[in-house]
Amino acid sequence: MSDNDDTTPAQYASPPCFMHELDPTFQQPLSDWSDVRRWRKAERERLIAARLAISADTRTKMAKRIAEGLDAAIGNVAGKMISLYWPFRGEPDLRGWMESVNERGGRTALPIVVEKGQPLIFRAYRHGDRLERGVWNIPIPAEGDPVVPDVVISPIVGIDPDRYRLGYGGGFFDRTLASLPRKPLVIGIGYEMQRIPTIYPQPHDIPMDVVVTETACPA
Ligand SMILES: Nc1nc2c(c(=O)[nH]1)N(C=O)[C@@H](CNc1ccc(C(=O)N[C@@H](CCC(=O)O)C(=O)O)cc1)CN2
Ligand SMILES: Nc1ncnc2c1ncn2[C@@H]1O[C@H](COP(=O)(O)OP(=O)(O)OP(=O)(O)O)[C@@H](O)[C@H]1O
Repeated sequence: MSDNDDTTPAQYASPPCFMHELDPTFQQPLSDWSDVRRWRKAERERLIAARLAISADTRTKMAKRIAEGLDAAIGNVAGKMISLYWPFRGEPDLRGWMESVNERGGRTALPIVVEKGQPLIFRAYRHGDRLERGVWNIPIPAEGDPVVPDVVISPIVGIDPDRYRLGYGGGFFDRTLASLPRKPLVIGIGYEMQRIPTIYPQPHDIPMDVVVTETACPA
């Protein structure tokens, strides 16, 4: 049987798909937003479950290191309006540090979901102020005019080497950062285990300026 006998299938040295011969780091990029969205949903679930599997004691120790990293990244907090968050789903609990900012002459705020698909607003909050339940039952300051933060501290679900953040999927921080009247210093907060090779950044994703985890040097 000859190679040019067109009644039989052609013989190849390799199968027609060479993908398996390529370096495993060269993967087909997820180019379709619906694929990226599906991938992000699964990755969020994996990362949140992994975070919740860390003991509360270990999380507390890591939050202390993160608070030190925040001081290093921000410097003097006096006169600054710093937005934080009310921790849930295993996020680092920085409420002690939040109070220390107020004791050092800074001010703090919490984010409020006004409506799905809209930017967050921020209201000043410190320990003792009245809270009420907001969307998803997250506590929010009960009163006060919106404030504009100088520093936005954003809890991450995942983070990639270009400091693109994976959040809970509402797009709230991206919309908020895109809409603020002046650009704040944006700090992503999380644990080292939340670092991932890529989040497949999309045009709407806005990278963090700094990432602070429990390791010593902010990067
Ligand atoms: N502690 C904390 N507070 C925060 C945030 C945060 O990341 N951490 N946010 C930062 O943005 C805002 C709340 N963002 C959230 C976004 C989505 C879901 C959520 O549960 N989403 C649904 C599915 C989302 C959808 O597809 O519509 C879910 O997971 O079941 C919760 C909070 C404001 N407050
Ligand atoms: N500036 C924006 N304008 C309009 N839509 C936006 C904007 N930013 C994000 N979105 C939309 O929000 C949705 C969720 O985005 P994404 O997956 O990036 O959320 P996330 O960053 O994980 O969530 P979150 O910030 O709430 O924690 C997407 O459909 C995205 O198109």
